[in-house]
Amino acid sequence: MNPDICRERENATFNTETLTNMLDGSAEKTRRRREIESLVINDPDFQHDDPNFMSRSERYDAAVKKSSQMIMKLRDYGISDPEEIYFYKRTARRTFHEAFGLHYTMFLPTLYSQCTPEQQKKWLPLAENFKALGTYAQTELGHGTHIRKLETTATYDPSTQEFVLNCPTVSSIKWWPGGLGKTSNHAIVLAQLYTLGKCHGLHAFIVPIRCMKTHQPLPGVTVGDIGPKFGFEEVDNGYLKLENVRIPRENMLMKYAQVEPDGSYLKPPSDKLTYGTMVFIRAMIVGESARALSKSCTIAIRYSAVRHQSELRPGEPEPQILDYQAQQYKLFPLLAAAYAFTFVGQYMSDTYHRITGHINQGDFSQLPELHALAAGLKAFTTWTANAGIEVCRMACGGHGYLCCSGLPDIYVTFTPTCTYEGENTVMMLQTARFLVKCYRQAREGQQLSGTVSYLNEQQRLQPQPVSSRPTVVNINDLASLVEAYKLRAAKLVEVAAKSLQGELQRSISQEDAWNNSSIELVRASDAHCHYVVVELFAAKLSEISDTAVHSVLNTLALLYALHGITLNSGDFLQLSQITQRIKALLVEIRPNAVALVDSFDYNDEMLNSVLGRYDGNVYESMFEWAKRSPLNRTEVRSFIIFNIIQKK
Ligand SMILES: CCCCCCCC/C=C\CCCCCCCC(=O)SCCNC(=O)CCNC(=O)[C@H](O)C(C)(C)COP(=O)(O)OP(=O)(O)OC[C@H]1O[C@@H](n2cnc3c(N)ncnc32)[C@H](O)[C@@H]1OP(=O)(O)O
Ligand SMILES: Cc1cc2nc3c(=O)[nH]c(=O)nc-3n(C[C@H](O)[C@H](O)[C@H](O)COP(=O)(O)OP(=O)(O)OC[C@H]3O[C@@H](n4cnc5c(N)ncnc54)[C@H](O)[C@@H]3O)c2cc1C
Repeated sequence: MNPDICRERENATFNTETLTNMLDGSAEKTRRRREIESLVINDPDFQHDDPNFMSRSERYDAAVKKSSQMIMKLRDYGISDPEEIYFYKRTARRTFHEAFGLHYTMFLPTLYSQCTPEQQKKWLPLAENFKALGTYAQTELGHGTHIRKLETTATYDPSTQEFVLNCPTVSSIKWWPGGLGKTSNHAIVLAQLYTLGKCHGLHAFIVPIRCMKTHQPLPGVTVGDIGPKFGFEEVDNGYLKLENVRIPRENMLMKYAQVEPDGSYLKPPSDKLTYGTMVFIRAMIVGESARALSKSCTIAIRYSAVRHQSELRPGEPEPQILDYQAQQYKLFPLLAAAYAFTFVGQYMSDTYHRITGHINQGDFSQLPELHALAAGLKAFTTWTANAGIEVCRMACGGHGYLCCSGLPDIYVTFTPTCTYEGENTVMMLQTARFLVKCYRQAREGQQLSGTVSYLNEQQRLQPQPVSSRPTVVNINDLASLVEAYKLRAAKLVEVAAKSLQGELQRSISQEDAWNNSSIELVRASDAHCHYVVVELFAAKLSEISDTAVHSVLNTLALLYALHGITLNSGDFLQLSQITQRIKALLVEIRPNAVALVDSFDYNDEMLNSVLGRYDGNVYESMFEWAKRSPLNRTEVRSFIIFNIIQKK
């Protein structure tokens, strides 16, 4: 054992085991988690080669093998509790994703939440036994964010009681779904429902895409892998083109909306229930942010304790790099954020389960708040963690750039969380939509509850606007800092609402007013989420009885809150004039933006990007490029999949 790191542990002021137990929930939960982890760590079947030394195809094959081994072993061990399955899998996966990831995270959860009892009876045994291996096929080449504009259609044919699915254009080809390219034999396809000549918007359908015996694509189905990516190399994110694919009426997920045999349509209680699986994963991603950041901090801080570099005082031995104030300033606020996000992740998971419990009882009243919280906190925590992983990598100097540091893999695996399950800016704007609505309700005298209850105060304090209230902070008192964050959030929600109002007074449309206020709106959401995180961190402290642990977490909570203030000090001053000027400059630059990048004069070969092509033919060239992927040379990539399906 390195003596430096031993000394660090000896000098700690609190018992690490006590804090670990607190993070796990109890000493017993820690024991059980460790027991499950050791099942993987001591299993020779999981001692695979380093994926960094494998080709993409080998990585995919190894991931499929690992996924199928996990299924068998979990069965053998009799592990069925979802949390325990998760502990087992995250230990086996390490930093990477698993080949059947979408089956677990989106296909199964969608079946659980959107099937009727009869549909569950048919599909759950197939899916739970991996006879039906599934994915969630929503995004298309042309649209990921604006899902109302998805182009894939499902047209009901009453004469045969079937839906006919079609991807009528290049831009309507499903693009991105994990496990779609080679692994899945079923997909939950999100498509525009047409019945009796009328479009009823997006609905979910179970579509068989490959033969359950041969794994060959079914008639009318063109399916394949989209090619190498920034990371996620073990996952076969795929494309799917459907041409006159017929599925039985019963394959539409009908828990909420229904199509009768004669084609008549029954509306769901809320048309946003189709989006439920996305809300679930967004809520879960908050905890993933905490894990990616805490892993990165562990690597960077342990390494900083054993790495010696430069001279602090002439003639003395080189210090541990952790002794440099600059190094501490990089890493410790991230460490504080990793703790904060751990607590927020637990809160988000609890809140999701509590509110979906109410939804299952037919009470949809808290759905908007759940959506706003999940969307905002997903964006807030993934942005911070994403940037933080890079800070950790750079804090390790040159060695951080090696794959063996683990940090590049963490980064490339984590960074798409800022994009998938809802692009972060778009998610922040969804939260802003809720906040502005709440602000208006508070102004009308309605009493708000939950995380937005601070907006009630703005009503009580009228006529003095929130923005004119001074921010007086006792920087040593967490409660006072929570108040400062609350006030900042209230201020920025007010600024955003006033910007919208101002734009509307210039008699432009709601939509243009919204677009012209988006900078303020995103800031308002960011401030709201930041307040929620600080508030939850402070609330967690009140539950801790061990004084040494309380003390160290209190220090982290203060650092988190104060560091956040220094990063956003502008919000505590008045910078509105500068913001106005920046906006005017954006408008000025807009007409010249393309010409300005053309002026750099990169030819296509040098740029080497389908997205940055001179001719702008993005979709076609992406499709052409994907077809060249080695994984697409054969329809059935490996017999491993085939065997798994056969064995069930
Ligand atoms: C079992 C174990 C589990 C373990 C878990 C471990 C963790 C896992 C971690 C990692 C592995 C996962 C790997 C995943 C891989 C990635 C998968 C994918 O990426 S799948 C595709 C995702 N695609 C998107 O997210 C599209 C984003 N776009 C949208 O959601 C919509 O288009 C949106 C929200 C941007 C706009 O939707 P509009 O156009 O229908 O809605 P508007 O007109 O803006 O609003 C109408 C009303 O609907 C509400 N609304 C919108 N979305 C809602 C929602 N989801 N729920 C409730 N209300 C919603 C709004 O708040 C608004 O409400 P008002 O009118 O103001 O009252
Ligand atoms: C690794 C990975 C795995 C994925 N897995 C799946 C999967 O399993 N199933 C699936 O269906 N999809 C999947 N996706 C797709 C993913 O969900 C989408 O990429 C994501 O929803 C973002 O949509 P987009 O790509 O259309 O981005 P775009 O919306 O085109 O975003 C581009 C830019 O436009 C901006 N923008 C867009 N709309 C607005 C707006 N209204 N206001 C302001 N700015 C805006 C964004 O902020 C962003 O800066 C995956 C993606 C990745 C990267």
